[in-house]
Amino acid sequence: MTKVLVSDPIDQAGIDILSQVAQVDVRTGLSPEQLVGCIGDYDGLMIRSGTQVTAEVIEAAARLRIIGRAGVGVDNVDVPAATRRGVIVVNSPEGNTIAAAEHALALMLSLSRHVPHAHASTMAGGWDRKTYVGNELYKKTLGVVGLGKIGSHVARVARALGMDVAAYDPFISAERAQLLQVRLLPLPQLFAEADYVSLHLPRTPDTENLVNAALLATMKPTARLVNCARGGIIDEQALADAVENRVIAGAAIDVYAKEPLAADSPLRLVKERLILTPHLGASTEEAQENVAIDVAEQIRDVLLGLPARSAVNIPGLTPEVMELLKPHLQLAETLGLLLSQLAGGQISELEVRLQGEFASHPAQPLVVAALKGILSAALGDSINYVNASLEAKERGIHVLEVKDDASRDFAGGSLQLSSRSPRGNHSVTGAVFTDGELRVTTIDEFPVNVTPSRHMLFTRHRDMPGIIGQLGSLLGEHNVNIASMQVGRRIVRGDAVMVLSLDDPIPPSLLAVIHDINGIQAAHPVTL
Ligand SMILES: NC(=O)c1ccc[n+]([C@@H]2O[C@H](COP(=O)([O-])OP(=O)(O)OC[C@H]3O[C@@H](n4cnc5c(N)ncnc54)[C@H](O)[C@@H]3O)[C@@H](O)[C@H]2O)c1
Ligand SMILES: O=C(O)[C@H](O)COP(=O)(O)O
Repeated sequence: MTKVLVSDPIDQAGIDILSQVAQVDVRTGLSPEQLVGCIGDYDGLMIRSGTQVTAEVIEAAARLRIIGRAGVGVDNVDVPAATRRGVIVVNSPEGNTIAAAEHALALMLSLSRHVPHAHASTMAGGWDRKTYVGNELYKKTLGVVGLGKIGSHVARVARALGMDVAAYDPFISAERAQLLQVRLLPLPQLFAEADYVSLHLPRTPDTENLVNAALLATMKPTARLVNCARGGIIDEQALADAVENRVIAGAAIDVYAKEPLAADSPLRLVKERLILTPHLGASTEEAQENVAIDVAEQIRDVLLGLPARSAVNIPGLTPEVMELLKPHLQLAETLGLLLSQLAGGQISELEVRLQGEFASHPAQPLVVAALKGILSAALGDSINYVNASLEAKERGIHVLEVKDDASRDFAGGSLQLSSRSPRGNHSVTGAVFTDGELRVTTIDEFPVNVTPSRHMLFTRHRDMPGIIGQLGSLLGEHNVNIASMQVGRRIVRGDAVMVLSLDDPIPPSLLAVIHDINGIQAAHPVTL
């Protein structure tokens, strides 16, 4: 008997769909030990953000074929552990977009008119019409951080409310922003100018504590901040201090670094001008029905042997093609990730060139893998093989696919990705060697032969004596260990590229010093 465990509260519409193909056990509030104890009996697991699907749970899940997250964020699922065990993870990327956007807008309005505090005071017997004088949104500037699905809807509604909308999103094209009638601004300017800032970006290593005491101090004392995105993007102690000391006029928070919010959180001590909700962004009847149906249908389909439409960890390909293309897909994704960091975001055009033997492979999965690599810097875990093309289209990335089977550079052929962006054009080529190893073979048309590694540094420089020595010494002084170094040039004493594989990441302060070395034209740290 096929069995599905539902371990968080899910709309009945989802349970009904699952019941078409499986015995459904709804068991909410399981302890981690209880979950580990019972998961071995199940073929499918359906959750929201409450259940922590750790590597230990996945290890114990001998029969598990699919984990369905009735919502967007899969940060409570150990996706790499699931992938390693061949467990498909699916989510519902759009089912709660409107709910989350409307919650952010509700918080903005509640903050402006002191709704919760005025309500509490009236319920306590008061009639205070003086303390709770508010502000209008009309003609105020809203700064949206993260102009994706939710941020775009917030921007549209804010425009309809008569607000001036600016946004910071390094991965959104100018055309898309223009279409939404939104001005793109650098982050510091956005925080300094905005009357309201609303966060709609993912939590990634780059965005952790992005909103800290220093950034809060640059906001207007009349400004208000809303976070319906993810906890951990704001430094909670710094926010509590900023609201308490009137550095800003107020804040409304739905998501927290650690959930449930600790009883002794500094946020709970702020009694005025701060609104807290318990991660309610997706909690509307409509959104819960949408996500339950979306995810239950996918669990049902996978249990019936059909593909899932929003898989987070597998391409929508047959297992046979996947097996055959595995190293080629990995190459395309790695080159994409590398190219996005060389280009610095805002790619408007991508050419994917399959050369020699590569031209005999189906192009589409390689294009999708390249786009997944390019977009993963912006979208983190939410980008997958299923949604990469759509996300690229929505970001205004025009894709060109070229097959050049006459090219004879490597026995197995090669794959070249070239990008156009406002910051210039870049290209990278790579190949899969016979031992299955990936190699980067050109960067910006300069020949190299590099095995991709976690931390790398690429420079463009003049080929002249002393540069390599200076760079090596600088890295040594900053305790950054070099694993390998290569120089590629086309003509002696002309332009050249240098590729360094590093054991440690480059500190941002060091990058500025590297840029100052005489002869270095550009330096790009890359994390793969
Ligand atoms: N509170 C809730 O209940 C709730 C509900 C749904 C979604 N969410 C969260 O809301 C957030 C947005 O969701 P979405 O569906 O709009 O996602 P999305 O992927 O459509 O959009 C995210 C946007 O953030 C941008 N971005 C990435 N890194 C950035 C950075 N460093 N600075 C600025 N922008 C950056 C991306 O380019 C993208 O456009 C996610 O964190 C999601 O988990 C919360
Ligand atoms: O990622 C999401 O979809 C939201 O954060 C909602 O989470 P929830 O399903 O636990 O409400």
